[in-house]
Amino acid sequence: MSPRCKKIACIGAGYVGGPTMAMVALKCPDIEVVVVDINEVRIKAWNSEELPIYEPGLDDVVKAARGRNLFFSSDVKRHVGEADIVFVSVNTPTKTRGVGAGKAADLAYWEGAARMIASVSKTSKIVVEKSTVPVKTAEAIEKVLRRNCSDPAVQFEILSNPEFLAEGTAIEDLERPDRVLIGGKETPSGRSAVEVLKSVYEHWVPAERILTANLWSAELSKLTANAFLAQRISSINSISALCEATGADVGQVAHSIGTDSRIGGKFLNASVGFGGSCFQKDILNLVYICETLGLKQVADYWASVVSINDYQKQRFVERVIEAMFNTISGKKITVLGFAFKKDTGDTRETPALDVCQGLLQDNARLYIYDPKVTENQIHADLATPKFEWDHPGSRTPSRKQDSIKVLQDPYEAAQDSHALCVLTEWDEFKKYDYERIYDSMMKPAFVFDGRNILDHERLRKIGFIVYALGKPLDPFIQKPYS
Ligand SMILES: NC(=O)c1ccc[n+]([C@@H]2O[C@H](COP(=O)([O-])OP(=O)(O)OC[C@H]3O[C@@H](n4cnc5c(N)ncnc54)[C@H](O)[C@@H]3O)[C@@H](O)[C@H]2O)c1
Ligand SMILES: O=c1ccn([C@@H]2O[C@H](COP(=O)(O)OP(=O)(O)O[C@H]3O[C@H](CO)[C@@H](O)[C@H](O)[C@H]3O)[C@@H](O)[C@H]2O)c(=O)[nH]1
Repeated sequence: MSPRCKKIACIGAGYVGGPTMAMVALKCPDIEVVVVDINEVRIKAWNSEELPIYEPGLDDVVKAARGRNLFFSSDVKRHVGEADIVFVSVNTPTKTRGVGAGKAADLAYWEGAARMIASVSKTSKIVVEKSTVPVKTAEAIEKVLRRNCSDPAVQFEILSNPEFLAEGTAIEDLERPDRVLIGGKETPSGRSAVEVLKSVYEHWVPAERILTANLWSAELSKLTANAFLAQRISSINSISALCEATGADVGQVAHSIGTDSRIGGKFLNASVGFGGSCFQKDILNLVYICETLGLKQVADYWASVVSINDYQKQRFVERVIEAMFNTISGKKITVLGFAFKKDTGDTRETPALDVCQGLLQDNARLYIYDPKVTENQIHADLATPKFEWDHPGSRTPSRKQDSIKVLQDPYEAAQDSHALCVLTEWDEFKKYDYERIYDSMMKPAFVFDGRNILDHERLRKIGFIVYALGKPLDPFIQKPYS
C-alpha cells in the first residue's frame, strides 16, 4: 500500500463524485484526480463549458483544477488500475423488484464496480465507500474484491467515508465540512489506510474535524444522519397540520422551540414535504435493515417519517382541491418550482412530482415554471414510474402530456390561471410583481404556499386568497366546522 496517495480515481461522476473530486483536486495539487463513469455523455459534459449539474460555485472549482490535476474520463479500467485510492460514488437506489423491493438498497452498481476494481488491479488499493450503503456493505465488498482479483499480492483495504454534502450548498459543504468521517478496520493495515485518507483531507480540513470510527459505525452514521434530518422535517410538518386545526402558527412554534439550544433552529421549516435522492431512499433502507434484523418497532418508528411525508404532500393537494370549491377539473394551476429544493436543477424525489400527479388526477391543467429544471426533465419525471428514476438507463423518455405545459416565464405561466402553487423555495419567487400576476389571473385568485416563503399579508391586500402551510387558515377557505 502506498503510504502517500499520488493518484485517486473516483467511480461515478454524479452529484457526489463530480463536486467532491473537484474539491479534492483543487485542494490537493500534488494528487492526480480522475473521475470516471460509464456514462459517456456525462463525462463529455464534465469536460465541456456546460457542466452536467448545476451547483453554485462548482464551475469555478472545476475550471481551476480541470486539466491541471483533475480529469474526467470514460477510460474506467485504466484509471482505476493506476490509482492508489479508488472512491466508489455510484448510485445505490431503492430496489424496484424482487426481495426487499421498494425498500432495500440495490447494490448491483456497487458490486459491478467492485468486480471491475478487482479485475483491473495490479497494485494494492484503498477502496473508499463514498456512496451511501447499508451497514455491513464493506464486508460483502471485501469478499467480492478478494475473490475476483487474480494476483494474491494485491491487497484491498476498505474504508467508509460517507458524504454529507447537501445539494445547492455542495461547494460550501465540501470546503468547510462540519466533519469528515472515516471508518476503517481496527487492524494495523486498516489504521494505516485511514491515515492515508486522512492525509488527503488534511490538505484543507482542520484535523479536529476529521472523525474516525469503525467501519460499521461509519456506514450506519450516514443512514442515521439522514434519518434524523428527515425526522425533524416530518416532525415539524406533522405539527403544521395541528397548527392549521388550532390557529397556531408553525413559524412561531418552530422559532420558539428552535431557540432552545438543545433543539436548535435548523431544519425546522415546514414544507410540502422533503424530497431529494437521499432522505426517502436512505430511511427506507434503514427500515429494511431493521426489519431483516427483527427490530420491528424500530422499523415502524422510522417508517413513520416517510408516512408523514407522504401525508403532507397528499394534505397539500387536498387543501388545493377543497379550497377551490372541491373541483379543479379543467382549471389552470400554475406550479412555481419543480426542483426538490432551491439552487439545484435536481428533481429526484421532488415533492412537486407527487403534488403535480395529485392535481393531474383531479384533472387540473398544469403550467409549470422552474428557473433551473428543463422542460424535457419535467415531462420525463411526470412519465417515470416511482423508484425507476435512479436506475441509469431506465429513464422513461420525455412524453408530453396535453395537460402539462412547461413555461420559461413565470408571468406567462400565471396568465389566466386560477391558482399559484409554490413548491420550491426559489428566492426569485419572493421578488415577483404579484399585482401584475393577480391582474392576469382568474378570480378568485388563489396562492398555495407550500414553502411559506411569500409575504402572505401583502398578497391578501392585493386580493389573493392565501393558503400557507401551518398558518392560521384564511376565512375564505376555512371549513365550516374547523
Ligand atoms: N446527491 C447527493 O446529494 C448525495 C449526497 C451524499 C451521498 N449521496 C450518495 O452518493 C451516491 C451517488 O449519488 P449521486 O447523487 O452522485 O448519484 P448519481 O446518479 O448522480 O451518480 C452516480 C453515477 O455513477 C455512475 N455509475 C454507476 N455504475 C457505474 C459503474 N459500474 N462504473 C462507472 N460509473 C458508474 C452512473 O452512471 C452515474 O453517473 C449514492 O449512494 C447517494 O445516496 C448522494
Ligand atoms: O427545514 C427544512 C429543510 C429541508 N427541507 C427539505 O428537505 C429536502 C432535503 O434538503 P437538504 O437536506 O437540504 O438537501 P439534500 O441535498 O437532500 O441533502 C441531504 O441528503 C444528502 C444525501 O445523503 C446528505 O448528504 C445531506 O447531509 C442531507 O442534508 C429538500 O426537499 C428540502 O426542501 C424542508 O422541507 N425543511
